[in-house]
Amino acid sequence: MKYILASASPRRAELLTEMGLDFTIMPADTEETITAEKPGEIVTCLAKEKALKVNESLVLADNYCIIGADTIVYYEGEVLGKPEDKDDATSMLLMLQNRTHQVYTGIALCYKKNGQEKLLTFFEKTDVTFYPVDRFDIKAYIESGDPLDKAGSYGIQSGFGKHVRSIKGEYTNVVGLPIGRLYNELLKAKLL
Ligand SMILES: Cc1cn([C@H]2C[C@H](O)[C@@H](COP(=O)(O)OP(=O)(O)OP(=O)(O)O)O2)c(=O)[nH]c1=O
Repeated sequence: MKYILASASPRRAELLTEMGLDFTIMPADTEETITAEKPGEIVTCLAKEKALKVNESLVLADNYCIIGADTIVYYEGEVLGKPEDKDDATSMLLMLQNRTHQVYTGIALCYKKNGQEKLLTFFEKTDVTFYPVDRFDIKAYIESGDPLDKAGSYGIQSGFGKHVRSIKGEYTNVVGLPIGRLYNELLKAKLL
């Protein structure tokens, strides 16, 4: 089986390597327009779009599995993607500090095995609670530039982890790829 990661995220590539998979990277160029309402549906739809986009351009005939993923932060009905600018990042972090929010990552596996093409989607949710974080700490973190390419404007693995009071669910789900769930779904679908 040939595995293809339909993502430009270096974190996802690292996590997939950690999972022990040999794979090729083919980032998907999609608009990421939200059409669904529920957070789980939003991330699975966006992950599906990414996997299908790469599938369109693929020349492989059989025995391949494309992995698409999408991550959002969700707080009280509001979907937080990547920030537009520093001000946007500031308001997101001020809103998230001292509270509990959810991180959703959707995965889409678009695969072809024994001549049969299939699509499998699922998502994972992780609750993250932050300690109170003051404006100065938030400003300093934003000035580091780290939040700009991350959903919810923070990296739990890269600078904002020190503000985490508790987490319920898979840690790697917050970083962008829930490798425990992914590994077990691949096993179940006999794709390993
Ligand atoms: C909350 C959180 C998000 N993130 C990242 C994971 C994702 O890379 C990013 C959310 O954006 P995504 O649109 O899910 O992914 P991406 O644009 O980085 O990559 P691609 O679309 O090509 O697959 O935020 C962290 O790295 N750490 C965190 O703690």
